[in-house]
Amino acid sequence: MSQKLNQEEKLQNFINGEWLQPENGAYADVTNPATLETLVQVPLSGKEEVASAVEAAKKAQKEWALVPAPQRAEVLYRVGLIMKERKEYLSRWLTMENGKVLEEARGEVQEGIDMAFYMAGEGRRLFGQTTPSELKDKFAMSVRAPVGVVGIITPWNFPIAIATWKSFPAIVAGNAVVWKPASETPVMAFELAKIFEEAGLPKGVINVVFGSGSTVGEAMLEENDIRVISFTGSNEVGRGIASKCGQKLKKVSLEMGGKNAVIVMDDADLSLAVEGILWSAFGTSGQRCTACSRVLVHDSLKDQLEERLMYEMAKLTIGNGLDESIKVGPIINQKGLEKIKSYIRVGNEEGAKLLAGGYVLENGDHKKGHYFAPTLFTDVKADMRIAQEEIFGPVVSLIPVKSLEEAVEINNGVEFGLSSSIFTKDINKVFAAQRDLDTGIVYVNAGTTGAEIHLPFGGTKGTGNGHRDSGLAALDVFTEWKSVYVDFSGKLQRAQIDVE
Ligand SMILES: NC(=O)C1=CN([C@@H]2O[C@H](COP(=O)(O)OP(=O)(O)OC[C@H]3O[C@@H](n4cnc5c(N)ncnc54)[C@H](OP(=O)(O)O)[C@@H]3O)[C@@H](O)[C@H]2O)C=CC1
Ligand SMILES: O=C(O)CCCC(=O)O
Repeated sequence: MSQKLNQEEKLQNFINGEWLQPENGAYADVTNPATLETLVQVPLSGKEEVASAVEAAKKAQKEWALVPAPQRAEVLYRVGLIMKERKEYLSRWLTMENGKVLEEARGEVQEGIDMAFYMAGEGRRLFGQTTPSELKDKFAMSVRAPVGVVGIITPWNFPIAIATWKSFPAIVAGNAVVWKPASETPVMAFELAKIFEEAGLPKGVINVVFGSGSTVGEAMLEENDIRVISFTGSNEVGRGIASKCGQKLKKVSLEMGGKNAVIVMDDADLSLAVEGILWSAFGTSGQRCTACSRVLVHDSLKDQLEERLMYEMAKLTIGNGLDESIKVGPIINQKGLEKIKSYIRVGNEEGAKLLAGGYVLENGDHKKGHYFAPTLFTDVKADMRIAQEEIFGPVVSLIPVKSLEEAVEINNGVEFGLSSSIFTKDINKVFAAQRDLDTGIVYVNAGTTGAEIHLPFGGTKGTGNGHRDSGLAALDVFTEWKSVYVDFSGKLQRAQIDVE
């Protein structure tokens, strides 16, 4: 496969199977966070493009829903094959537009490939239920029906994986999609739209409209024909979307923030725990909603764990993720960097002890990108802001605990409930923890990140609103249950009349 990256000067919207410039002719630069170079330009579309995309989707969906599900699935299967063939190309572009290191970018693209094959399999199932009727000569069943046109709004931190978690189940279930990708990372959306086109998805089944959240995103919420909005992003934006969708009685699926904890019990394999913490705290420079942001360590291991973490953190190489030797890439933009810096000030003011990092890397090779040193606070109290609020950067806080019960209480004592983890060799503690940790995802002897596509992804409390991406649960977002009764008695039977 050619390693040559075909940089496009200007990306185009993909509406009704056509590649279109924005009507207003407006574009914004897309910047590589590792170098601050301009990569491409992205359209700043307006409401008109959203209206055209919805119109196209509405028309296409009627036909698409009539295509037998196994045939819809075949298109997704071809999408998976093309993604696989293009994995290296996509991964390099992902690193360039998002900053995550190549190894992680490859993992993210692989997740999209896995999702394509997984959901292609669902096209041969999409099971409903049959249920014995109360009445004689009557058949009762429920089937999954597509909802129609769905809107998906995705974030910059997983620009291809999260898009596949949402669009693939929507498409296999017979919906048509209007997708607004994050403005920071449009290249993955552009490339995925090209792949859909090459895989033979009929025109209008997926439509990609580039533009700002406040224009394109808001316009999608206003469109009556979009019946579902599936959103991943910040808590603030998600809450606004929920209330607008509530007004219009649109179904909305929200995946938002996290304040995830790794619990290290006194019997833990410490080397494994250190590895798990490093990966989940500093992978993607901590810009994962599942990132490990708190470590709840048993008193007896606290000193050792601090020492081991500092030793390993000092070895982390920071820089442009296209270089295979780099382990930690840049922060997405200046705003992200400022947010992280503000939390370092907060931590210091709150009296936490800064053991490592805590600064922006401004010298030498790093001077052009947005880089922040992996940071470790210790002696953190559970109620400090650095232990309560999402930082979205490479900052981790150590909180000493005396027991599993205390660790569970601290884990659960935050606004969010996405992911948690426990390192222990005690099977009783494993089962107690998985029951008591109030998060949508629980890891045992692994860090807090690394979700796979065959299980539901999402969280409790402030992380979301009860819906899930990925796994079979994703189909619940994009389908309605339709109950069908077939009466073959030849007479009018009424269930609500006492018929013995
Ligand atoms: N729980 C989960 O599954 C995950 C949660 N996240 C969370 O996402 C956040 C980081 O992502 P980030 O992209 O900054 O989040 P944002 O909420 O700012 O943006 C997410 C998406 O929403 C769009 N958007 C912004 N404003 C509006 C609006 N008013 N109406 C409709 N759409 C809008 C954005 O567009 P634009 O880019 O144009 O602003 C982007 O496409 C973190 O807080 C993180 O925790 C991230 C990944 C996974
Ligand atoms: O954290 C995220 O933003 C999505 C990735 C999920 C994972 O790594 O488990």
